[in-house]
Amino acid sequence: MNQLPIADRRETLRWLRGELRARWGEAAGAFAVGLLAAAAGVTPVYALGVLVDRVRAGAPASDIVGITIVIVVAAIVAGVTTALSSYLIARLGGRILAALREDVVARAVTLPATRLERIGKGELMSRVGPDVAAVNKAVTDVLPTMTSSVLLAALSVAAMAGIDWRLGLAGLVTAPLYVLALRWYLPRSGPGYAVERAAVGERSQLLLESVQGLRTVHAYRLETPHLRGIDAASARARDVSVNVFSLFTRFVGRINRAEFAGLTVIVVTGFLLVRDGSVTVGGTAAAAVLFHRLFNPVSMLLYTFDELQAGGAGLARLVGVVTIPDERPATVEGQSPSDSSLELAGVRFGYPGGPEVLHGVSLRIEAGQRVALVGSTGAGKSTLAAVAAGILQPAAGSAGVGGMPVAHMGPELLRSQVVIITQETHVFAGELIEDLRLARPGATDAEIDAALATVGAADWVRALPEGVRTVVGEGGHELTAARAQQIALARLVLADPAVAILDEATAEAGSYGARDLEDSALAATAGRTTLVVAHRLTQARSADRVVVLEDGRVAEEGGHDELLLAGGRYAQLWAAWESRTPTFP
Ligand SMILES: Nc1ncnc2c1ncn2[C@@H]1O[C@H](COP(=O)(O)OP(=O)(O)OP(=O)(O)O)[C@@H](O)[C@H]1O
Repeated sequence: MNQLPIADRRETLRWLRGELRARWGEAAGAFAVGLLAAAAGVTPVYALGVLVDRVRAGAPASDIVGITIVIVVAAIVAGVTTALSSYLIARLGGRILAALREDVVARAVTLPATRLERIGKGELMSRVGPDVAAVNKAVTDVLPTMTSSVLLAALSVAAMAGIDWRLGLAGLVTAPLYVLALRWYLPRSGPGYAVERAAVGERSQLLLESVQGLRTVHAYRLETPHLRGIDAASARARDVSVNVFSLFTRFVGRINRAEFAGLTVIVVTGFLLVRDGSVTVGGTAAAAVLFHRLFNPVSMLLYTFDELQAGGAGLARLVGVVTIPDERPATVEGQSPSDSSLELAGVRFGYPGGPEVLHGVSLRIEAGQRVALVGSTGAGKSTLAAVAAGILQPAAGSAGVGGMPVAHMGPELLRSQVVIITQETHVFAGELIEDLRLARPGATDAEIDAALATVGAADWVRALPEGVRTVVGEGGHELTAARAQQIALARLVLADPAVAILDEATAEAGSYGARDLEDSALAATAGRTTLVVAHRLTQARSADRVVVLEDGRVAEEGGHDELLLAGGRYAQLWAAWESRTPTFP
């Protein structure tokens, strides 16, 4: 499956119900205020009907003043509560969406590495980008209007039925006409908008290409064909836009017809009811005004329906991610690593759809030992490191710490046992100290300072504008690759795992920086069982043991000197390395 899943309607609704239940107080509050707003909105019209009857009956002026006061107060209450209910609904929706977005990211980063890779960054980014934007628009713009329109419509029809049940029924006559109009419009508008977007996109693309390739256009005298192309694309975009707009006006026409039919039915029903004496003139007038007042909110509701649909589709895509079952193992009860030795036994692994990369690799590192993994490019070193760290699950064989397979460790235990540092050390945007605390959330300032000192970063960190409080990463103080590596090593010290795996942790920097980093890496891993993927063979020389991996198999194993003497693959790699780097070490 190369895509993240999309939840179906039932799943999405179930999720939404769960969220609303979890925030039921807030949801009930927003609903109650909305209901009050709708009631306050209906009251003036109802009062107007009473006013008509009183005036017709020649009531004294004092009567009229009383009703006028009711109308004014109700209008003010309606204004205030409508604004408040919109705010409350948008806030509730915004909070749910924010939590959902966090859940999506949290769930996505815990997906198995191979699956994430297959899915691709673009797919994930589209979920947290455009999908969230679509839901956000629906939540902040559409949902408050929609809720107040629906409540107002419901209460208006109830009020009409309260005047006389036949008037209520007459008010409902339009409902199927609205539904028909929507069912006509929606299947046409979606594809229509898509074609419009594509045509506009094509026009922009052509314009951009012509501007970017201006020199080429001039050089080959391509002005006329290019202008013709832009003309044609513009004409297409214009025609499509006109089509889409005329579709919309036809939709509006259908809505107007529904309104006309509804109002006619109400007035005729009212006339008949007044004639037979069951309803007063004021009652009929109130029913007609109540209905007429719904034109605007109901039209808004219908016009924004496709945005609501887009929001719903976005929501289904987000819920699809959070409801992916968490397949990470839970810690097997009663098991715990007996020591900090690392053992890989008969590990076989191939990336999905590709050939086998590791063909049964076995390797044991005693507690506290340091082993360097060397080999040519593509031998499988990084893959083996990722298997050892529990990031990749082997097809056969196992990786374990202190006799306990990493596959039996839950995320918490695994994090306390094995930490891997790869070349892609990301510095998260924010204060440096927060970046470090990712490794140990409760770390004190003193512990942070000690970790920085261990990796030799204390001096340059102190010299930053705000020390450890300096904002680093994107938009902040940019750290060099070597410094980012040192921060990663300081995080390793804070995480304090039994086993450290360094994959090319020092390969980034130039020779002299690399030597400093090697010292940092040695200090950070002192006392830990360590597996180093050594691209710089000086790292191999300082290790207790060297393992040479070739084509996914262990080719040689032993101490640096011993392997040099043996004159095998390692001796070749070492000779090549020395001839390449005459100035270092
Ligand atoms: N994410 C991936 N998806 C598919 N194939 C991969 C992936 N990563 C590595 N490979 C393939 O697996 C094989 C082993 O790669 P690996 O990166 O483990 O080797 P390496 O010894 O670490 O190489 P290098 O020294 O260049 O980092 C290579 O053939 C590589 O093309």
